[in-house]
Amino acid sequence: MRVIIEPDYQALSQWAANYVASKINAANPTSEKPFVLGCPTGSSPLGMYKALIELNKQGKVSFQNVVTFNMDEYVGLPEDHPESYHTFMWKNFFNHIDIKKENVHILNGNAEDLEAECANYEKQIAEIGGIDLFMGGIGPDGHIAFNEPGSSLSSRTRIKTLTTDTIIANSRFFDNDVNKVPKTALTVGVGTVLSAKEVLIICNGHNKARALQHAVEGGITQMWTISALQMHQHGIIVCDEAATDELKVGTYKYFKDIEKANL
Ligand SMILES: N[C@@H]1[C@@H](O)[C@H](O)[C@@H](COP(=O)(O)O)O[C@@H]1O
Repeated sequence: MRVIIEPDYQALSQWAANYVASKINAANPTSEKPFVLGCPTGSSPLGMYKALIELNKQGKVSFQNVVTFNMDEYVGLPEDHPESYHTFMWKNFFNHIDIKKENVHILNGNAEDLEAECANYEKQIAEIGGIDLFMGGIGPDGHIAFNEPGSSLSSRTRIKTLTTDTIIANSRFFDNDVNKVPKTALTVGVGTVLSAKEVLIICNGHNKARALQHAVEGGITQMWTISALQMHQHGIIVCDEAATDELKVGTYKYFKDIEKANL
């Protein structure tokens, strides 16, 4: 696992955007052989999305041959609800880049048969040849996508009941009213994320420090589902200084040294 420590949110967002753009460009995607990108929602990736939009505007990266699969979506929230992940993605990213609408995949939390929706999502990912780069954030409790503590580390796309912690954390988007937050979501599994060729996780701010400590220094456990990234051959966490507050000094220095050597 690489842990990239950047001074602040702006710097880590730019680092992540540059990395994603360089991967897309290196793959030289075509419509027959597109680049497949896994996308998260949340506040963590917002800076990266902004920087990617800028790179797209400058002609430094194109999304014309990029196919996306989003991580998750609430169940039962209308697609055009201001807090649906459909709305989030179009508003903060897709509307501002040259991606083709038909190349965007987001789970349908209003599907009549939710289980079939999840199975079909996995099928579509497999049919296109898997995800090249899965980007993600982390919840304060270490969850990835909506794989709450206690989720199977080999889970695939499915319906998930949200924990009280997550419902409270996300109530800030629903007038601070926990009753307005959907109680279930569709989410890719930990196994789905780990099947990607590469995984890039964004982790910023002091309130993610405990999650980062478990991700990097803790044992692999279903109670901190991000810790499963330790099993991936090409896992990267890009974080800011504030998120490293719970890491051991030795761990912090070691990852800094590795990246210095990579320069
Ligand atoms: N399902 C999303 C996760 O994918 C995201 O990583 C997490 C953290 O969000 P934020 O980046 O706003 O802290 O929130 C939600 O629970």
